[in-house]
Amino acid sequence: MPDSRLGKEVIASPLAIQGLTVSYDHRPVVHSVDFVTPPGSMSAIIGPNGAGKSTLLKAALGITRRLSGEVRVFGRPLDQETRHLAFVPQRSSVDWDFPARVIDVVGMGLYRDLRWWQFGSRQLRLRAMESLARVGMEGFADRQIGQLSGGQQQRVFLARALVQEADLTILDEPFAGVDAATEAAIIQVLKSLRDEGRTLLCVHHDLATVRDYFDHVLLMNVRRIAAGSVDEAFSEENLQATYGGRLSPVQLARLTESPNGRRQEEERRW
Ligand SMILES: Nc1ncnc2c1ncn2[C@@H]1O[C@H](COP(=O)(O)OP(=O)(O)OP(=O)(O)O)[C@@H](O)[C@H]1O
Repeated sequence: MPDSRLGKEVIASPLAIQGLTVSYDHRPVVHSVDFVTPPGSMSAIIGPNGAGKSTLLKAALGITRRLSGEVRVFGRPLDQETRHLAFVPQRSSVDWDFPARVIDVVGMGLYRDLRWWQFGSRQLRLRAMESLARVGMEGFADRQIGQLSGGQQQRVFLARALVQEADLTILDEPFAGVDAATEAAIIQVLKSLRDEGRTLLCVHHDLATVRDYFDHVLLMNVRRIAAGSVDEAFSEENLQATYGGRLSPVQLARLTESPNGRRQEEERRW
């Protein structure tokens, strides 16, 4: 049962992070960060290199130890709610030389829900194949994972998350090192999950696509700078504060102008 003392926003939220602090070698790399993802939203965590984005995710998922703070998944402590949660790690953090076939990696997404006698069953293979088809990788099912390109590896990891049918999927830089076609394919799958009412949270680096891809955003640099809807929080002022004044006025204006403003400007030039 969710704790009745919690606020309504925290209970309803797929992921509610409160006062999260993580230290490495006595140095806080994430300091007292609050963030609440609205249900059915697609949120980005943005900030410069070393801002603590991956650490925040790993601490929220219990992979890295937190010094203080609270994490609730659908209003419950993390260890009680992992069935609703899927995680796609950074591709570079995975040992791709590990001898495993694509179909096995995708099937691993289901192991938590299965009894031992169901491992290797036809039904499991069917579900894994459906997820692979959704990311255009059904032709690679029996390939060793070490023999895939970077973009193909990323799609396989997304298929592994899809097979779990999680209500909350957390992805650490899903577009890192993939080509434009793969990025378009991945974003299409993520948006279709959001349209089904599921919640997605991504660490994201490309500021130019934040407005197109996401509806909510957390801007952080060790501390939380701002969070909220992209329209409100993704502002020149907040970006300047997050990136320490390293973005030029032209970059800032381009990034933060609304699509309507851009259209009007293009029409004016014509
Ligand atoms: N295991 C670790 N031990 C010590 N320091 C670490 C460890 N992992 C990360 N750090 C440090 O913590 C800080 C935050 O790292 P983190 O990877 O969370 O940042 P990030 O915002 O995800 O960066 P990037 O955009 O470069 O991926 C960095 O200064 C990093 O050097």
